[in-house]
Amino acid sequence: MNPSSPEHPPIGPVDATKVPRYAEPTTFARLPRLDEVSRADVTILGVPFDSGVSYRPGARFGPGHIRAASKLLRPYNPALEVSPFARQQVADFGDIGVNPFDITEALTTVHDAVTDLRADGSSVLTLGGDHTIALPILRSLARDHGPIAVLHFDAHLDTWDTYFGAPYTHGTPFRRASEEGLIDLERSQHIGIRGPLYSEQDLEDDRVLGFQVIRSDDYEVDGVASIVERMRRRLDGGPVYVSVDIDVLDPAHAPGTGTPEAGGMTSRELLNTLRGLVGLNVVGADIVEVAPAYDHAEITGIAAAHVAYELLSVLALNR
Ligand SMILES: N=C(N)NCCCC(=O)O
Ligand SMILES: [Zn+2]
Ligand SMILES: [Zn+2]
Repeated sequence: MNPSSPEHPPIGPVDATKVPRYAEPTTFARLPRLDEVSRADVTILGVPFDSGVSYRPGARFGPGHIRAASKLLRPYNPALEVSPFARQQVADFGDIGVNPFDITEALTTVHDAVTDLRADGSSVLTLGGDHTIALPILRSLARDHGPIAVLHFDAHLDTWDTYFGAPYTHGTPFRRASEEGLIDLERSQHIGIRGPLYSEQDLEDDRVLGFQVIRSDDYEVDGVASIVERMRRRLDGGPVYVSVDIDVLDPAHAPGTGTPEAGGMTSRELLNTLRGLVGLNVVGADIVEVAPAYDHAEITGIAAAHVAYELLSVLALNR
């Protein structure tokens, strides 16, 4: 059965006018589990891993928190004029079990899971987990696509070298990815960068590793439309991976995260920037660094759920 054929339309979310939203079981946006459909166009994958963090722990509980905060999402997205769950089959795989005591093994587990899920052509939207997990996902994608443009939303560069001599951490995934030849050095970009660095050299290193920087402050000066234009110019011409560290948002919009930095974007700016990806060749995405222990009133979980919803809408329109 092809779930997206006219005879078999995609299975959508549980109808909130018939079953209360707060009734279990919990999947992202109340969508079916992957084992309830024959195939998914987009698979949601939870990676409960936070052994790469340098400050507050807790992002291992991110996937469950984002799913719990996604129950109020509705089927139609008026901003993009699309029904993301009707134009494509989206299903939730659940979480994979990753070794919290062996980071190298954890990276292999994530790589293999993403590779398996993508084997039938499904796109994978990963819910983290800390930012370390972007590296094995990029390894998997680059095997099929070659060096790929990385669009990275974050307060932090995440192109640092090591922490305590450790190469695989949440502050280093994009340096490793660049060194391994996984990213397109002419088409990658950070958006939302701000806050203190270790030294001025961090920015120079980052440029050599292949990234262009759009700062959080640029939103104040240039506005969303002009940033979307710069983003599209940089990313055009090939596959794009979108990595959203929720700490790109101001702590007022996302308190539930491990390394918060003042002076960040609003959730409205982030959602509107993501909508600017329509028409670009987005081949995968993650949302990382949601740490529910520091969240209040599901603020961060809701923001992350809406980020996922906009990304799914973009994928639906690009289909
Ligand atoms: N990827 C995130 N969220 N943070 C990286 C911060 C690394 C540091 O402690 O300097
Ligand atoms: Zn960050
Ligand atoms: Zn990050």
